[in-house]
Amino acid sequence: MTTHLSVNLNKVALVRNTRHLGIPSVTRAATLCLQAGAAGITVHPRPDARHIRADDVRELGELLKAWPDREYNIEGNPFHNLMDTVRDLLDRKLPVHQVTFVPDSEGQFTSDHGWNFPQDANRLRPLIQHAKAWGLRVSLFMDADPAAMLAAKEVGADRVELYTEPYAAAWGTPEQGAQLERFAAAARAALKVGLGVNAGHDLNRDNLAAFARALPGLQEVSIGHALIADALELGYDATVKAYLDCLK
Ligand SMILES: CC(=O)[C@@H](O)[C@H](O)COP(=O)(O)O
Ligand SMILES: NCC(=O)COP(=O)(O)O
Repeated sequence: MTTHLSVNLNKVALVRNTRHLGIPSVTRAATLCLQAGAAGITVHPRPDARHIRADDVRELGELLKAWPDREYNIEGNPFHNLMDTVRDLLDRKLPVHQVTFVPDSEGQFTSDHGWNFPQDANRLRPLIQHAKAWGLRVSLFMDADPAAMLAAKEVGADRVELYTEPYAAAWGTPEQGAQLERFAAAARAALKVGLGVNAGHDLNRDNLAAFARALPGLQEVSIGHALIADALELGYDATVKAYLDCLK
């Protein structure tokens, strides 16, 4: 099966926000990534708007109207700004396909853990139902713990996004094989209970191919930081194509 590549554009916005000139353009970056074959665009607008801003979310929604075969994935904490952000897009009849709920605190440096069950179950359930009633696929950002997958399914999620930083950090160390097996076991557990499997965080051109080969049923990877860093050196077209080659 093909694993879809969704390009996270947070870091393009981060550079853009250091001047008032509108460059580099987030929508231009999205266009180049889609033209190069990316299956979708991901953004993770944070409450402090340090990178992706409300205008970016809307402008990318406008852009994706012209790409009906590609997906828009919006990540964030549903107890902060995520639900309002998504509601605004839907009110404007702009496309959103997937929301990924991430348990970050406000102002968090970057995402570094998944949801906790059973602690988070009761407060998550109504928000998951809400997003599904809007017609959206709901993915939960989760640590690679096979035992937690059933709880993610029972709370109503469609997919999990496995938090891959521990795998990325182990890349090239003696722990690499054990981490890969841990993620494969989590993916198997997710598939067994009927969840789809996404993954992301610190995936890059070195660690992606082995990950995609080892994980059964991996539907989507969302990649931002390393891909945008590569694009600074190689350009968007060559970079997106290099990541797609890792997924072949
Ligand atoms: C959930 C996840 O892993 C990504 O969305 C990542 O957190 C990107 O966020 P930053 O670009 O703000 O680090
Ligand atoms: N969900 C992960 C994501 O969108 C990008 O994470 P990263 O590649 O910026 O670490």
